[in-house]
Amino acid sequence: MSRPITFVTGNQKKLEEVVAILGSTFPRKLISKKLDLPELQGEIDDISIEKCKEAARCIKGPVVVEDTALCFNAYGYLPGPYIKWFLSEVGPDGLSKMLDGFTNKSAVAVCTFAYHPGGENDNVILFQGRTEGEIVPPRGPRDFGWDPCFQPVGYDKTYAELPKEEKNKISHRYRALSKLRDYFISNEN
Ligand SMILES: O=P(O)(O)OP(=O)(O)OP(=O)(O)OC[C@H]1O[C@@H](n2cnc3c(O)ncnc32)[C@H](O)[C@@H]1O
Ligand SMILES: [Mg+2]
Repeated sequence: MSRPITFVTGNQKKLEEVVAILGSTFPRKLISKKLDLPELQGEIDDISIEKCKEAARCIKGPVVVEDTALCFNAYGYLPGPYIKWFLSEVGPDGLSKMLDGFTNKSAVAVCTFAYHPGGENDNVILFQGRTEGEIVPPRGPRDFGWDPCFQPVGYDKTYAELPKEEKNKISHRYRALSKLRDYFISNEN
């Protein structure tokens, strides 16, 4: 029997979505550990790889971490992986105001899961999901990050206004998790 995989995150809302999306369809036992890992600056993939190696060092076993970026096309893909700090300083209202004066309000939400099997010589494997959308003045509940100001393409509701089950069928996180699940179904059973 393979060892359980620890999902290391400091974000309860992420964890709730991961549990809701994977349900009982994930072939390995997944447990979670609340830990706010340090995050390197740089490209999305490198941030996820380093965050995952750090998690594997802390847990001393198989781990999964996730990093979420919100990229504004008018800003050459920034704030990207730095969205957490922008959000905590200016909130969803400020994020939408950042695009006042720009006609291009398009953005992409990028979710990157990183898996480390836990062995000393193991490499990190990445699984990425993207959802295109538009940054709008905030609408809907404010209980998860930038959800109120992200409206996915083809919808007239923001992530925050959509029922959870709807968001979880089209989200950046859902798309990344589908790849992660497929990997485990075909490689580890
Ligand atoms: O411990 P970790 O897993 O790193 O959790 P975190 O909260 O630090 O998360 P990130 O480093 O990935 O930073 C992403 C930021 O975007 C927010 N966020 C992540 N996923 C989101 C989603 O689906 N909808 C809205 N906001 C989201 C999250 O609250 C952070 O402020
Ligand atoms: Mg983080």
